[in-house]
Amino acid sequence: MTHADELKRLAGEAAAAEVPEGIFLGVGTGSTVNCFIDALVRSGKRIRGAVSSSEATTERLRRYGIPVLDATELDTVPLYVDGADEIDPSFAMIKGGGGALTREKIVAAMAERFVCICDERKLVERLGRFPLPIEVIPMAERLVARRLRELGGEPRRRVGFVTDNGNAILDVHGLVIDDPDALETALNDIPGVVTNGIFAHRRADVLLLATGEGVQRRERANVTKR
Ligand SMILES: O=C[C@H](O)[C@H](O)[C@H](O)COP(=O)(O)O
Repeated sequence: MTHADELKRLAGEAAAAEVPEGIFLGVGTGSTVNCFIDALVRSGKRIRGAVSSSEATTERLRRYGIPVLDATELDTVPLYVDGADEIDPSFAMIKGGGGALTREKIVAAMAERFVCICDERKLVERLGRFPLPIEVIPMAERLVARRLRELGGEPRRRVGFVTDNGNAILDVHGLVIDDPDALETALNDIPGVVTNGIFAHRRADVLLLATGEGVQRRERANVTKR
């Protein structure tokens, strides 16, 4: 197991310890979340059901016999656990490295509490080193790419990739993200953008940060939710 894998495993276990028995749980996507699902199963805790953020997560949950509900069956979930590609000190994030950003944003918005799990390399002072994923309706790809270049970004289409919703991903390099809230809104305003990977309107509430010295638990001070 590599050092990075070990940190993911630690973060997953710390998150599993935060899950109360018998709840409906929102479950994110990615390799860190996979470690969380595995740890949850190992813990023997039973949950009532999961709302999943991707086909990949649904498949893993079902393989373990965890019931997966459609998001339309519930108004809210008490807890959502997900990873991130970058997180800043205000707990705004970039997500979507695995292309699941739209469904992740929906389940995150349904959640009363968002626990983000990641390793220390993903904690950054300012978002934007990781190319920002944007899910785009295919017919708008050229239009959206032009608008992104006007904003100073360099969009690159994720080759050979289609989202669970049947759309394309543009990974945008070089954007300056000084104001994550404003940029999240501005990007979503471009016709054809389904959503973008900035999670500032709905930030994480808790960060479980896996480090070489163990897992740090940090709570976000002031709550800004939409
Ligand atoms: O679309 C994917 C998600 O936003 C993931 O949560 C994110 O990319 C982090 O994934 P990983 O835990 O594999 O680094």
